Amino acid sequence: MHVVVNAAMSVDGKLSSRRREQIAISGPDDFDRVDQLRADSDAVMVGVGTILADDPSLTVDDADRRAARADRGKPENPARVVADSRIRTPPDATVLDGRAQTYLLVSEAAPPDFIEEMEDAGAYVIAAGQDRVDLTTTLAKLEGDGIDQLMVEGGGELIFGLLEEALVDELFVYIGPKVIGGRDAPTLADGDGFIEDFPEPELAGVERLDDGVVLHWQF
Ligand SMILES: NC(=O)C1=CN([C@@H]2O[C@H](COP(=O)(O)OP(=O)(O)OC[C@H]3O[C@@H](n4cnc5c(N)ncnc54)[C@H](OP(=O)(O)O)[C@@H]3O)[C@@H](O)[C@H]2O)C=CC1
Ligand SMILES: Nc1nc(O)c(N)c(N[C@@H]2O[C@H](COP(=O)(O)O)[C@@H](O)[C@H]2O)n1
Repeated sequence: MHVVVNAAMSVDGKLSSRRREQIAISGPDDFDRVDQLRADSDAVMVGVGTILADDPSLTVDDADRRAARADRGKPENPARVVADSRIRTPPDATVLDGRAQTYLLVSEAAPPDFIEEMEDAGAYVIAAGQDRVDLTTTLAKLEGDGIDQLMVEGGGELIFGLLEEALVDELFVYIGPKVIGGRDAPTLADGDGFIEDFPEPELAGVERLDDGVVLHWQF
């Protein structure tokens, strides 16, 4: 499996404010680049924190891109994947609207009646990990289900979890013209943070876009 992380951060490295509400950091050209990345992926993944904060659709906006996927024999939209150890995803979340296959990655601690509720809502549930989703095992199971190209859109907790398990191949970061600030505002990589063996990706590209810049890193 090839894992590509994409996120938009402020000048000071924040994904959102301390209120954890969705903030448009990208401009129109960057959102269009992200739409193409989604269209090129078999699945788009977020953590449950992003589901609760943003209620995203994670689908492809551009009709021509959806049609091109269909021409290639793929579903119009990539699958959606949510890392959600104990199932905090609400049953009426947009990712369960049936516009794409949705996988819920859960831990063994997920309540069975919640699993049933999610399956009734159309989700495909994969469980691994005692208290928290075991990302290495669940991503391997996704690969077994035909997900070769996985795009991850955040947030910072999930991105750190993937970096910690050395599961990230590429990272695109759009840095947009906003200063958000705040010690409790989410950053690109949160979690516990590294204290040694820091990942050291190589810079593979720099592109000026809208009023910001896209950095492309390879691990
Ligand atoms: N600017 C941008 O590009 C983006 C911004 N955002 C913003 O980020 C914020 C949300 O980010 P954040 O709160 O970090 O949420 P995340 O989307 O990263 O979700 C984090 C949650 O995922 C669950 N999870 C399950 N397994 C793991 C694992 N192995 N490692 C890490 N997490 C795991 C955890 O909940 P549990 O323990 O219950 O499973 C964890 O709390 C919002 O404000 C949103 O608007 C989000 C995406 C992109
Ligand atoms: N690329 C990008 N730029 C920003 O400025 C953002 N705030 C985000 N957020 C991500 O996009 C998701 C919204 O998806 P839908 O449009 O609802 O499909 C959101 O959940 C974040 O992952 N991304």
